[in-house]
Amino acid sequence: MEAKIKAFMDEVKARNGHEPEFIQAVQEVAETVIPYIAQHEIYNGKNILLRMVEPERLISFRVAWVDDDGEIHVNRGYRIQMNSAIGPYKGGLRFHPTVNASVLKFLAFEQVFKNSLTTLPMGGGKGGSDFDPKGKSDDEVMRFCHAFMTELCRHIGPNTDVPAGDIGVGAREIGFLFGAYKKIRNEFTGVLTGKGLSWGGSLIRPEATGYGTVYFADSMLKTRDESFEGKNVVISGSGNVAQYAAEKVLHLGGKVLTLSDSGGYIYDKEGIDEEKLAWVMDLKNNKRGRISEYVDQYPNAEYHKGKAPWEVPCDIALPCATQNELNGDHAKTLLKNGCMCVSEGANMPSTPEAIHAFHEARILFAPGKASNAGGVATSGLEMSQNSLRISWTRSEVDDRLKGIMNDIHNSCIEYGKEDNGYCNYVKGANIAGFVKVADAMLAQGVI
Ligand SMILES: NC(=O)C1=CN([C@@H]2O[C@H](COP(=O)(O)OP(=O)(O)OC[C@H]3O[C@@H](n4cnc5c(N)ncnc54)[C@H](OP(=O)(O)O)[C@@H]3O)[C@@H](O)[C@H]2O)C=CC1
Ligand SMILES: O=C(O)CCC(=O)C(=O)O
Repeated sequence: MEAKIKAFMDEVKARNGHEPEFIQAVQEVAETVIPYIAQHEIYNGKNILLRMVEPERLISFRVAWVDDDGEIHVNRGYRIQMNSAIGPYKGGLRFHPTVNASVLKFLAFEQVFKNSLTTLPMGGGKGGSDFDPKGKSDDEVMRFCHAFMTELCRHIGPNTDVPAGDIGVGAREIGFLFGAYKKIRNEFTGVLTGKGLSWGGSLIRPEATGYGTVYFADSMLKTRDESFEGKNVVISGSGNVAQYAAEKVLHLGGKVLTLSDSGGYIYDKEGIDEEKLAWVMDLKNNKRGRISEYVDQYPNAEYHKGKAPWEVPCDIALPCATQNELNGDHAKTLLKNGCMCVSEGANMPSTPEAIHAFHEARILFAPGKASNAGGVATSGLEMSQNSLRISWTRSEVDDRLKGIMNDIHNSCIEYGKEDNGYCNYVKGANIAGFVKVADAMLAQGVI
């Protein structure tokens, strides 16, 4: 089996060798899915995984825009349309200086499996730009978004490809992008998700990724007769996913000890309660400030510059910032301090060494493609509401989200439970996600 996996990866590396994040994401899937393919005659000899690692379409384009001083800037825009076997391409847009084809291909590839797991009919895609919204005025962000959509609008549509937010793309950016699409195409359609409530958005979409990550962790904890009640929880990031993960932890009786951004982390041993979290939301979403400012407001807390929060002893860790933010050494520290559960809110935040350490220690570990799928699932619910031209209530959407996260958990158990009773959620998510897409590809023939 190892030789088969190696031969497959050699072929992938020959084509994509200069794309480390993409290779990392494919390797993880290959290790779990290739043995499954070998045991299942219908998938054998069809090169399905080889077809799945090649984007159906990779669009790259110039985005020229003018700053407040009249200076012209040029950024690169992308949309990776990875796989449409089970529905229109669906996945977020990331605006961050580190964006390149490798990062977006890893995200688009993972999105295919994640969207398949949601039980909804969505293919996988991802896009974005190396544009950095940090430090830009609202007008500059608007001009950039309008310029970006001027090209992107040719490639997307409510039945073709439906983007949403990701790092650096929140409610403000989705508004500007939607405005440009509507103006250029002269149509009001559900072409983006994460929209404002008064113009086609869904209740619970802002909360969904963070809430879903905690719902998934709660399902895992239940398998060991555990819960969030009274648990110490360490969270990284302080953006959309981290904020609502923290909120749901508080609803379930846990204590949130940390939040972070790319500058460092804050540790509040008294706990970040609802009032403090509301202050962080205002700091991050309105004032667009830095998490270090927390200690000015709450002087009993500590700020650890340039560090990640995994050194703080905890029961549960929720990485909610970015890829590869939790490495093998961090994992060892978490385990040494008694951490029993890691649920990924971010995409691929744990390195392969960290995942290996979690599996060796047999703790509960959920990969992002399963545990953070609540965001895109609720985007799918936004698409359904747009098609029906109705809006569901908060509790209707939240109940559906809970149901979907529970279904994903069950799928992971079905495909990931090992003979010794341990559930390998990575294996479960990869195989369950693969089967649905592979069956659709088989039915549609070689195209
Ligand atoms: N939004 C969604 O619905 C979904 C998001 N995700 C994933 O969740 C993660 C967070 O996304 P989201 O909350 O939406 O994004 P936001 O832009 O709202 O927040 C990102 C957070 O991560 C921090 N961060 C970014 N890069 C780094 C870095 N290199 N090192 C340390 N911290 C960093 C940011 O800090 P700073 O401000 O300093 O950059 C910020 O606190 C991403 O991996 C995303 O792909 C997954 C599923 C859905
Ligand atoms: O809601 C969406 O369509 C995108 C969510 C996303 O980008 C993700 O799941 O990583």
